[in-house]
This record gives sequence, structure tokens and C-alpha cells, in this order.
Amino acid sequence: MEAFFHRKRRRVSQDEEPKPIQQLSDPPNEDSTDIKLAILLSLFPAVKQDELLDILVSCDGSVESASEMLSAQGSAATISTKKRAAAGPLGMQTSLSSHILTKAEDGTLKPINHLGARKKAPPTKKGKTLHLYSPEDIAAYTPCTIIHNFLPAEEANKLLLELLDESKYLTRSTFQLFSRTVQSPHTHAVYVSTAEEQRQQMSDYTYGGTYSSNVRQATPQLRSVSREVQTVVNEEVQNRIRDVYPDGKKLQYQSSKQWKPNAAFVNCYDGPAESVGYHSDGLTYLGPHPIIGSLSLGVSREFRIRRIVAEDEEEDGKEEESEDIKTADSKPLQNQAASARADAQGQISIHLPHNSLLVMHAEMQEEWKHSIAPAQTIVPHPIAGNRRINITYRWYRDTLHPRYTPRCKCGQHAILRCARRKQESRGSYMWMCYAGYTPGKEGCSFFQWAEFDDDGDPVWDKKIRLEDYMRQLRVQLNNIE
Ligand SMILES: O=C(O)CCC(=O)C(=O)O
Ligand SMILES: [Fe+2]
Repeated sequence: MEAFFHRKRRRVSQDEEPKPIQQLSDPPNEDSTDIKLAILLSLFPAVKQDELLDILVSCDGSVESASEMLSAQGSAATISTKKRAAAGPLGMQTSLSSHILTKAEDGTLKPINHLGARKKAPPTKKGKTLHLYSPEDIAAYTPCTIIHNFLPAEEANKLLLELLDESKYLTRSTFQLFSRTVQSPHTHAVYVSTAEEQRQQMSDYTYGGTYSSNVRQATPQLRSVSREVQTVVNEEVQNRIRDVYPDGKKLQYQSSKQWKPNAAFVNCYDGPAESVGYHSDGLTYLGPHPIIGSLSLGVSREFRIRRIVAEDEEEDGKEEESEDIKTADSKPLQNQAASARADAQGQISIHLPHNSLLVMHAEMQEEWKHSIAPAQTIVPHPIAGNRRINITYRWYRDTLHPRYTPRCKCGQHAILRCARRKQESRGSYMWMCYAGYTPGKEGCSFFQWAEFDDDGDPVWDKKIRLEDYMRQLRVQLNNIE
């Protein structure tokens, strides 16, 4: 059991050749056995893990043969995709939380998920990956909830086909890191509803110090799914507030308004080597404690997460790599201290199958980092082949439109960050020069504490705003001269 949940992390560097897709009949090794077992578990959720392992071994590690044998025995799960509530989770049939017993008020022992006891420290281990499959475990040990078989099957396929067609328009972003130009290890584009929003995204909003050139108008299916995502995400947020947050209250600075996605980032991972490095999503336009609804289609991939460790919790106390930079290989950014810190905590892997909706709750972006790890093995999807499409639905707050937010002394949009590393300032928000926070870039020293009301909308100090405006004017005049 232990061996199934934990397996050694593999560091993937840019120098490494992308691995070819492993054939299902390849001889098993430690890693691929876990993956093969996970595939079988997702196909046959009603069969015990030990039995699946026995069958896999008896079939010389061939998932295909094991799957044929199990189908012949009539073990396949019948999963209705008509109704989300009726659908069984396409993942492991058991959960960690259903095995961990805790004393209930009446003195009897009950699995922790029956008690609604959440936010237990996950049993992660130094240098290891804890694999989570069941919605109960994911809700109990991470700041996320997952809904398997989110859309009716035909609707999910329709959206997938639409986005596979769109994928020709997706592009790689480029970052300058010291003297190197680094390309994002997957392709993507931003989708918005109206032509005006598209214009604004391209001429007002900046990402990583540059304006986005790849903004497109949402496709019909992307829009209609957005409404379904909105409904379910709002339900999940309310459930989490009720069941998990202290006193059943929303977090400070979390919006009390309905979450209304108005932008969708579409990512395409074409093949097992495509990935995204550890990062947290920028707060600049989403505000504090943002919620993100993330829909996965096509090939199933691992979403890895790890907690951001505060200086006083860590062993070495050195600086962490920059956030917001989504390279596959964060080698130039990832100093030894950061690697040691990640290893000290271990990481959690959430398996994201086709048609699963992952809700990243309010604490996720400020307390955790996430990534899509390069895969050793993928199972081709009948429609998408080797591709995985991911859509992250986001709510850009009107109150954080770049026309309101401060500019740094370089004339750039300042970025919003939440302090995590030092105990004295942990949880405080600040506006900072983007370049000053990017390795290899010389920035200005611009810094300003960010103030928010309880709902996470900014409270602008009029005097500061005037100073900002004057600074912007001076920068613009200097540029003209
Ligand atoms: O592909 C995913 O599941 C995650 C994508 C992501 O992290 C992002 O778009 O910021
Ligand atoms: Fe992200």
C-alpha cells in the first residue's frame, strides 16, 4: 500500500530528452507499475487494488492483457455520465480518509471523511509523492475539490473537439531569464467573451511584464460550459466554507460575491513531455484569495502541488524561486534551497482524468504551488490522442482593472503579491515592481502595501493614487523625450 502511494520524485531537466510514450506492454518498473495500477483502478473501480496488482503481475505488467482479463470477468464499472451526482469517481475506489479512523464524539471510531474532519496534515514524506485519487482525500488533504465526470459525456467531447480545433491558434509564451530566452513548455491562449474585453486584454493587462498577444473570443461551447462551471464552483465554495473554514465563515479578503468567471485560459499539453513548472497563479487581477475552476479534457495527467514553506518552518531559510513564471524546468530559478524545501515537504499528486473539474479554493494560490509534471507514460485518449486540454476559468475583478492599479517607477504595472516567507509579514499583500521579482531582470525598488476591504476589493489611498499618476506621467514624458 505504502509503495503505491509514495514513489520517488524524478527531477526533469531541460537537458533531458523527452521520453517516448511507453507502450502498455513495456516491462514494469517501480514507476510504471504505479501508473499501470492507477489506470486499472480507474477502469475497474470496483476491484480491490491488491487483486488488480496480482492480475497485472500475472499478465507480465501488460495493462491491455489485464484489462481484457478483467473485462472478461465482468469487472468493468458502469459509469453514468448523464448525471454528475450519479456518476462514480473515475479514479481509485478507496480513499486514504476512509482508512484513517478517528474517534467520533460518541467514542466510536469512524473514517475521518464521515466526520467532516478536514484539513488534516497530509501524510506526505520527504522527497516523496503522495498520490491522491478520491474526491474525499483531495478535499481532506488539499485546498482543492474534484468532480469527476463533470459534464455529460457528449458535452465534454463536444468541448474537447472544439478546443482541439482551436489548438492550432495556441502559442508558447517566452520569458527572458538572465541571458536565456525560455519558452513555455506547453501552448496556451486567453479567451474572453466580447471584442472589447479582447482589446483590453491585449492593450491593458500585462503578464510577466508584457502584453498578451494571444487573446481570442470564447467559442460557443466554452461559453456554455462556463455557466455550468460557475454554478458548480459556487456550490463547492459554499460547501468548503461550511465544512472546512474556521467558524464556517469565508476567509478574510475572500469575495462574498458570486464567483463569475469572465476569462478562460486554455492550455494544451501535446504529449507526455509537455508540462508547466511549479508556480502559483498571479493575484494581480484576480485579487486576494482567488477561486479558479479548472476543467481537464483528453489525456489524464498529474497535477502536482506543494505547500509554500515559510522561512521559520524550513531547514535552510534561503529564498524561494519566483512565482508566476511557468517554465517546465525551473533549473535556472530553482536554487538548491528551493529544491531541498520541496523535498522536505514532499508533494501531492492529484490525478486529473478527462472531464474532471478541479476547484482551486481561496487558500490555494497564496499557500500552495502547482504544476503539471512531465509524464513518463500517458494513455492516449480516443479523441485527443496524446493531447490534454485544460481550461482554467477565472474571475477578473473590475476593481482591479489595470487602470486602477499602481505603476512602478519603470512605468510598468505593479504586481500584487502575498507575503508568505517571513513570519512578521505573512499574509500581507503588497504591490511590487514585476521586474524586481524576476530573476535576471533589473527592476526598480517600487513597493507599496496593498489594502483591501473584507471582500478583497482594493482600498485606494487617494494621496498614493495621485503620486502614482504623477509618476506615470513623468515616465511617459521621459519616454517621449
Ligand atoms: O493544466 C493545468 O491543469 C494547470 C494550468 C495552470 O496551472 C495555469 O494555467 O495556470
Ligand atoms: Fe496555474
